[in-house]
Amino acid sequence: MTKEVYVFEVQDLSYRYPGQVNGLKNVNCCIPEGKRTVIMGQNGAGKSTLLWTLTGVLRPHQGRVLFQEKPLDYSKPGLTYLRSRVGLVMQNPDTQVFCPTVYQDVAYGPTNSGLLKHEIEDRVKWALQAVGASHLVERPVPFLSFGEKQKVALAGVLAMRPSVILLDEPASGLDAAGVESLFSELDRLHSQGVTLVMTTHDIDLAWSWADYFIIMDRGTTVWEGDFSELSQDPHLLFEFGLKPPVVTVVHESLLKIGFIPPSLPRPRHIRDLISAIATESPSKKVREWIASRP
Ligand SMILES: Nc1ncnc2c1ncn2[C@@H]1O[C@H](COP(=O)(O)OP(=O)(O)OP(=O)(O)O)[C@@H](O)[C@H]1O
Repeated sequence: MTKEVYVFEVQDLSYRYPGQVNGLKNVNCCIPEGKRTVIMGQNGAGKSTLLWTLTGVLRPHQGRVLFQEKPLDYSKPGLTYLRSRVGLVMQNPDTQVFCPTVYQDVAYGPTNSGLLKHEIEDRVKWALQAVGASHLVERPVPFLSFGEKQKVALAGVLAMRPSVILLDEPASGLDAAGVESLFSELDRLHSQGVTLVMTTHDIDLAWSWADYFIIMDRGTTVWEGDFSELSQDPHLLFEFGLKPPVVTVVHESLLKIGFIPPSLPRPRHIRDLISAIATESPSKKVREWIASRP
């Protein structure tokens, strides 16, 4: 068995906002390299605060963060190095996209890294294409829609070619087509070895996408493990105020009434469940009915 490699290790980390509000309290967790990790939890659980401590934006009052096995270096060169490797796409693009035009905004990071003009142009072109936003290149930032700003924020992060991308609720302001194109781009990055970390409230989305799960509750981590572990007992999500994904609820109901055999693994998507019913249901009538549907 190969040993898991972690890009980040968070050790007994606590952070207090001004006014003694606990953002994080005794957090311990690991982010596996090359995987798709989701951080889940109710409002105010500390998900965004955790991402900010991973990128060194917030400095913990207690504990530490290891990046590639070394404690974070909060000096200017240390943070510059970290941010050339780790990109953060914030929940609200208005706090991230601030240059007058889209081109200037996406070029901001590469320009500050001292790249040559033609390299910057190539990066901007590539990054905007990757998020399906090439047509926005000359547009003034203040007139972009929320979803367009989100795409530009992601392009700005991609233009730095980071090996780790942290995304804070990336699907929250996007329409269905936007979500689909975002996730096909994330899957492409994942297949190239980029480590992806996303916060979300959307358990259905998380279930269909993630390899690794971190659950937070009231400022601390309460569970972490990979998909195979969580899929053995999705009901444990109730313990943390979350609900199991719809696909597992439907799957369990169909098992109970004998629509599908118990040997089938837990599906990640409704489409997996439907194709399992179409081929594996003990009832010929059910199989024929599914097969007759468009
Ligand atoms: N700038 C701030 N000043 C004071 N308290 C803050 C600040 N930002 C966050 N907090 C508090 O820290 C705690 C964790 O907040 P955080 O935004 O990390 O949670 P979250 O899990 O990302 O929530 P959500 O799902 O609603 O985005 C909350 O109690 C929040 O009120």
